[in-house]
Amino acid sequence: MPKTSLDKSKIKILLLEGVHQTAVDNFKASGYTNIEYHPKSLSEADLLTAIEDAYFVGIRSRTQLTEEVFAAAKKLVAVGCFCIGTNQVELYSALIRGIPVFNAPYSNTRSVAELVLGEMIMLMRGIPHKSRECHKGGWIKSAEGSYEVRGKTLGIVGYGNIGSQLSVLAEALGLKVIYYDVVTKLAMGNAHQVDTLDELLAQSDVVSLHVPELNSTKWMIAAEQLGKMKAGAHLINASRGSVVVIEDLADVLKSGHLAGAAIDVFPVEPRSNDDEFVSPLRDLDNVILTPHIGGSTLEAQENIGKEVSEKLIRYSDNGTTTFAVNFPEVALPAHPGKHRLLHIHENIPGVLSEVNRVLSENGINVSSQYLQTNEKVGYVVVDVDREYSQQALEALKNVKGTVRSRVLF
Ligand SMILES: NC(=O)C1=CN([C@@H]2O[C@H](COP(=O)(O)OP(=O)(O)OC[C@H]3O[C@@H](n4cnc5c(N)ncnc54)[C@H](O)[C@@H]3O)[C@@H](O)[C@H]2O)C=CC1
Ligand SMILES: O=C(O)CCC(=O)C(=O)O
Repeated sequence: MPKTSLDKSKIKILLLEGVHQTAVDNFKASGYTNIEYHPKSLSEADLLTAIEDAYFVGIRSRTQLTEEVFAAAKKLVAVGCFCIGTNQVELYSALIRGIPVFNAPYSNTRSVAELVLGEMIMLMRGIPHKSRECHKGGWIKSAEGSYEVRGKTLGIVGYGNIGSQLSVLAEALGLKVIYYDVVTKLAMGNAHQVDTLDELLAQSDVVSLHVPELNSTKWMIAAEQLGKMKAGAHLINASRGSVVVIEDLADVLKSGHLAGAAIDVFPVEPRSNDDEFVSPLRDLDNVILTPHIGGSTLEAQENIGKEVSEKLIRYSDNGTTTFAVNFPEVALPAHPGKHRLLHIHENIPGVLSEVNRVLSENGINVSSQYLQTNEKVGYVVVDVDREYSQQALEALKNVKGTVRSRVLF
């Protein structure tokens, strides 16, 4: 089992929001036994305390890792987002402290696509309203306002991993698919990319949103865009709550311009299952409301647990940063018979030559070296003979621009 500079049993792993047991099992199997597990998110104050002595933290979408949290997390080595979105993490605050952030970009995509597909059918048949009436003892046996999805147009905004899977599934049901994306994307099947969001809004019977939370996607669907949708169309949002102005959506649903909506994500979401969900969409009959569970299937959570814990363990044991979302990516081989120095530094001119000068002046023989940089940070990895590693580590810590460094035995 690979050794880190610190005894693995002392490396605290903080896991929040009930990440799947597969993550716990993986850490334990790799020798990381100091695991603090919380089935829910923590309050801000509790988070600040719990993260103080944590080396790794695993979160889902609720926990906000802000500048203040990073400032308190003096020992933090890496972050694992057990989900796709990383908008809940101040990625820059992590980067400048030399903390890579990992996520699971694929594992729950199918779950989201399946949910959206089901919702689309439910909305086109007016099921939310009919079901509610049945629960109250009513009986609306009527075809009025009910349609097959076959032959209708689905407009997908954001044709990435989720949007493109949804496209394939929807075509199998006989829908015509169009999509809008800021990047030119290869169409799946017979789908067709349109040039503007307005074009998509004007043509679609159902619009489904699958963009990440970015400055450019914030409130991108407001009264103006909703007004451009076809009368009687439906809106589905399982992306992020910041993409849709929820009050504007409530207005167009009340006015009858849109026939229905299915919303999984909200501008403000309850911190825990015990808190009240407040939304202007509550009590609207033609709306399916779900508590941010697009990716919450047992299959997805199990896979995410494995995927993200493996990325964290690999970084801890071997230094590999492949697929980090904010950090220079370095894929490293095993280092049998050598000790490995990891040096994270500000990306300023001359650091690499200074690293090599220091190693050379200390008589340290380098057997291999790897480097990647991004606009802010450089990550250099040096494999050296065992007897020199502590001496080399001390020397490297003094190099100007050093953010942090560690050694793997
Ligand atoms: N409801 C839930 O439980 C879940 C929600 N999500 C959300 O779904 C989002 C999308 O996931 P993926 O498809 O995996 O992401 P992705 O990164 O594969 O795809 C996003 C697509 O959006 C496009 N895009 C970016 N800005 C755009 C803009 N202004 N207009 C149009 N297109 C734009 C990108 O070019 C890309 O093709 C995630 O970022 C996450 O926030 C993801 C998983 C579960
Ligand atoms: O399951 C979660 O906690 C969040 C899912 C999500 O929104 C994501 O993967 O980005």
